Order: sequence, then structure tokens, then C-alpha cells
Amino acid sequence: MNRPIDILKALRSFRYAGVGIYNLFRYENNARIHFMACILVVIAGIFFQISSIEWALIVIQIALVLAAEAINTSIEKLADLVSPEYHPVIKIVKDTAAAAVLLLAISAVIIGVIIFIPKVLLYF
Ligand SMILES: Nc1ncnc2c1ncn2[C@@H]1O[C@H](COP(=O)(O)OP(=O)(O)OP(=O)(O)O)[C@@H](O)[C@H]1O
Repeated sequence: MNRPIDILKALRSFRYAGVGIYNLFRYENNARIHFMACILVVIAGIFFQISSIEWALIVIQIALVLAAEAINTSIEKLADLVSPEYHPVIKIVKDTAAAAVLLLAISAVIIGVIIFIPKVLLYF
């Protein structure tokens, strides 16, 4: 039988996720760099008055990069706990998780170039 929805439990989960977001941007250098880059992109979007579709693409890219950064950080922490010493498999695990962030960051840069370069060129 289905149990009733537990709203308090759901709210607690939101709070834990909020703590995770706070910790990510408070303690993780790469996440802070990505966050600063996102702020610059949003400022550029406002300045160049990009369209709704362009905003949607930017928001998706920002969410993808920051979410990948959060998952990468989580994997790094778990790997550090499981194997504080050097281990070749941990190296593969960490490098592969970092690769996910890099791939999404590259796609974000490409989308940014497609959206902003034509607008910047109009000024010349
Ligand atoms: N226990 C380990 N075993 C094998 N290789 C490791 C180990 N710890 C780190 N490495 C290697 O060092 C790289 C950097 O790892 P590290 O955990 O320092 O990540 P980081 O990207 O510098 O993030 P942060 O500085 O936020 O911890 C990894 O991608 C991996 O190649």
C-alpha cells in the first residue's frame, strides 16, 4: 500500500541539499570559479539583452556545469574517505569525474561563443 507523502521529510531533504550547495561554494575552489563565471555570463546576458531561448540555453548550461561540479566534488570526497592513500583506481575515478565537468564546461563555452560573439561583433 502506498504511504502518504511526508512533506516534512521532503522539506528536510531540501535543507540538506541547501547545505550541500552552501558547502560547495564555500569550500570548493573550482566550484567558486565556475560560480563567478556564471555571474559574468548572467551580467553579459542582461547587457546584451539576449532572447528567451538564449536565456534558456544559458540556464541549462549553468545548471549542468554546477551540478557536474557538485557530483564531482561528492565523488572526490568519497574517494578521499575510501582511499586516502594513492590508488590507481581512485585516480581513474577522480580523473573521469573531473572529465565530466570539463566536457560540460567546454559545451558551455561553445554555447557562450555562439550566443555572445555575434553580439560583441556588432560593436565593431
Ligand atoms: N588517492 C588518490 N589516488 C590516486 N590519484 C589521486 C588520489 N587523489 C588525487 N589523485 C589525483 O590527483 C588529481 C586531483 O585530485 P584532488 O582530489 O586533489 O582533486 P582536485 O581537482 O584538486 O580538487 P580539490 O582541490 O577540490 O580537492 C585527481 O584527478 C587524481 O588524478
